[in-house]
Amino acid sequence: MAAQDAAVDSAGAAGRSGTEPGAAGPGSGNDSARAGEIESEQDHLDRVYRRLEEKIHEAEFLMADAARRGHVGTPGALAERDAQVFRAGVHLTRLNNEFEDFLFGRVDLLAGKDGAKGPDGAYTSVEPADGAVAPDGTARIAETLHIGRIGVLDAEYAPLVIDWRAPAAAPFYRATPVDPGRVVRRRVIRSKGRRVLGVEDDLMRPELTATLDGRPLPVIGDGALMAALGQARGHTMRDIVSSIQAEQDMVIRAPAASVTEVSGGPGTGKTAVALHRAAYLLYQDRRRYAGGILVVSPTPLLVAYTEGVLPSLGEEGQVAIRALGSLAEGAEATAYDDPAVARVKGSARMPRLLRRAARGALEPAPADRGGRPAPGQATPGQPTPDDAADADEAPDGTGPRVRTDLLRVVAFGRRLELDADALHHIRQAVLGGTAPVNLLRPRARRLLLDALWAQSGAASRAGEYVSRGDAELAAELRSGFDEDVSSEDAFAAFLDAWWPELTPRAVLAAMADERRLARWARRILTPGETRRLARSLRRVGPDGTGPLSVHDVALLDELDALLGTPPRPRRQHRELDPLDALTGLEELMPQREETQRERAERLAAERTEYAHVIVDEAQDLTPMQWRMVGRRGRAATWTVVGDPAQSSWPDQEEAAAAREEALGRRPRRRFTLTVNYRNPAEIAELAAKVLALALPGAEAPTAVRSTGVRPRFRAVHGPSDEALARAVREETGRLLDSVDGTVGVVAAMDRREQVAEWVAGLGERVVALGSLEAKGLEYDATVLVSPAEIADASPASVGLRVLYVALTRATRELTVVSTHRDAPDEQGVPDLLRD
Ligand SMILES: Nc1ncnc2c1ncn2[C@@H]1O[C@H](COP(=O)(O)OP(=O)(O)OP(=O)(O)O)[C@@H](O)[C@H]1O
Repeated sequence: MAAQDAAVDSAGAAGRSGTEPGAAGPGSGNDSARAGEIESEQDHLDRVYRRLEEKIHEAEFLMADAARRGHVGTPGALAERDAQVFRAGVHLTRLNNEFEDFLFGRVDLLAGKDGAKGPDGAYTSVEPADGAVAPDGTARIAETLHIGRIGVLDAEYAPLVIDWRAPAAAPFYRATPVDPGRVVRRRVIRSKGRRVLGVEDDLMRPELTATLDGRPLPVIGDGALMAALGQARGHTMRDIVSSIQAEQDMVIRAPAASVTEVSGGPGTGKTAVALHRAAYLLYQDRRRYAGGILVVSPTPLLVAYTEGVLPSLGEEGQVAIRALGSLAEGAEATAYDDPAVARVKGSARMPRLLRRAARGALEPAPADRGGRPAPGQATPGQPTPDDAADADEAPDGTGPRVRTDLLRVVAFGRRLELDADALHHIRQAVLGGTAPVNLLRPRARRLLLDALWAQSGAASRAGEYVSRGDAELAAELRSGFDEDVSSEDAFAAFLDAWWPELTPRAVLAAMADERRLARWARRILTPGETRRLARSLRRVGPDGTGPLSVHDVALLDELDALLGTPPRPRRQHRELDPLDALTGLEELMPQREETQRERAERLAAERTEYAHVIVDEAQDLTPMQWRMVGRRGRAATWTVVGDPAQSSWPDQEEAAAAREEALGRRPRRRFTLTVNYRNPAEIAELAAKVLALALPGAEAPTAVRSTGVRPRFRAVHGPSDEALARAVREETGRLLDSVDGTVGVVAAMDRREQVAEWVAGLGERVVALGSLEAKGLEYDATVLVSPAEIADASPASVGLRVLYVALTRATRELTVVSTHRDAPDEQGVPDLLRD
């Protein structure tokens, strides 16, 4: 695939050989050349700032002018005022937001083949014009473009800065020494505020002697990618907008239609690419993506880690980043079930079971048969004093209870009854279809009335009216009967108890009753699975308000779909400004009590379906989670990124089938990322040993750099945790001294609290976490606590994949602390990590 070839060639700044001093001018060692280049970029940045200031003044003038017009009272003037304020407001916010550090790139180009101007006023052709390079290998730079977070035009509409997402910016990302197109030199500019701090160049055509304005083209630094990768890591991810590589750019700019699938090993930039793609799509077609972009992330830790990337690219509000445990309304789950329970809860067998449970939970729990509704069901209404015989006190004295095995009402002066048998048949008849259970309540009510009507004697009278040709009178008689029955409190109370409005949490709570669950799970789960599931669901408590696990959330969401929500009157969010109503601009205007950003975020939070769905770490979604995510993108286009080698779901086939179902028949476009930008070769090499065990034959990505620092091993002998604690703390301290950024201490899930205590007090740069939480994160250095323990915590093949994830988190240094379980050799290298 072309995308892959190009990327491998660009990775590792393959063109660096040409950047040696003398290749095309002064090299990285030349301080005065560097200072001269910084100065020339400073001149450009100054021009850009002057232009931005002019634009801000324009925007402020527009705002003030619009406010003045507000005093003119005609509706037309008011509408115009609103439109102006809106436009100026958007403009000002954008400018202010992106005022800092937004110019980051530059390309120096040969003359282009067709010489046509592109949408940004730049030459778009990627092929050099014939004759752009003289036979003696000399060439003249014909055009220089600056790239930034937003586009800025000068007063004559010539581009001072090109938006990184614009087609004209593509050569900045796509050029490689193997396929340079027109690009001779690519430069990354580092600036803070208004000051240019540095430049890093990559020479794409080292074979040329290129000149700019008659002088040799200088090449400064050791390459932008290496400079970016060498930086210390903080607690949040940085954008990679200034150093996106060619193979990544192909994914970011892939057409939005259908499904874009991206696979690649650890550290290949899948998460970074997915987030930049969201920004790119919004830039390309803001109207289309006004429907919102959802980014699904495996853990809240990864959400927190990546949350800043889109705002740094100038995009927020339109994009919702959600952890799997927070995808269903109101849920904020962070707890993990043990692997055996998680396997049941995530399984593709659950929808059948849940369907039975959603219907079965209508019946009261066995202990309450004939009595109060099951826990979590809607509170019954109050029966009339006449029905006192049918409404005794509930055993716990919480109020009168309503029988659900007998319906007794008085209508047209006659006592009518439906017994348990009749009620059972009615319920079965109502439940016959596939409609959501809560939406069937009106039908249940209708069938109850039909059955009572049939008993009432009035039915035969109505029949006579019909045969006499007076259908209207018959209909009146029937509606009179219905009103008579419905107005009885006893009937309403019965309906509430017999067909309560169920909540997903109430059904989960009902499933915690092992006997009921066993009935619903017959021929779906084994008795052992049923027992484990019921026991785990007890945590949600009888009223369903207890803590949820991450896997419970997909069950809740499925139940929500099975139960449905009856329509309710809409609540108003805020008082509408009468002017808003008049102009219809209330959807666009920044509100007084709610900023535009807050509003966009609120809308994103309320949204249940999205225009584009991005799934990060897709290899980890269980079948139930795929169903949950699928419901949010039924009409969406998708970007799905993942790495099968990092999957923590045991049944890959089952998950693949669920994924296919969620993505439907949409056409696919597949990409593979092949270069590891995170781990140095020394760490990647160690991780590759585990990959070979976890997924024999799988190819590890190529590490882009090497640090010369080999992983360190330390073995702790003896079973006591004390020595282990001491070793982990000491090694963490050592790494803190060695790196400037963060240190992650990764252990098996059930050790994470303990490990957090061991490293407590070492400072904010240290994070202790469980192996499953390490997904997608990275640290300058990591301490890995007992590889064998991490691997053994999950079923065989999954355990090795989880270990592979844990091993690939460090950008600089890795220390492995092993115990006797790891069977370390004399050098302390654990069995699992030996050749
Ligand atoms: N083109 C690039 N320029 C600079 N840094 C990059 C580039 N591509 C990736 N990186 C950095 O490499 C690291 C790994 O990226 P990212 O987390 O997106 O990889 P990933 O494929 O999602 O990894 P994993 O599968 O382990 O979650 C990040 O620090 C990211 O910023």
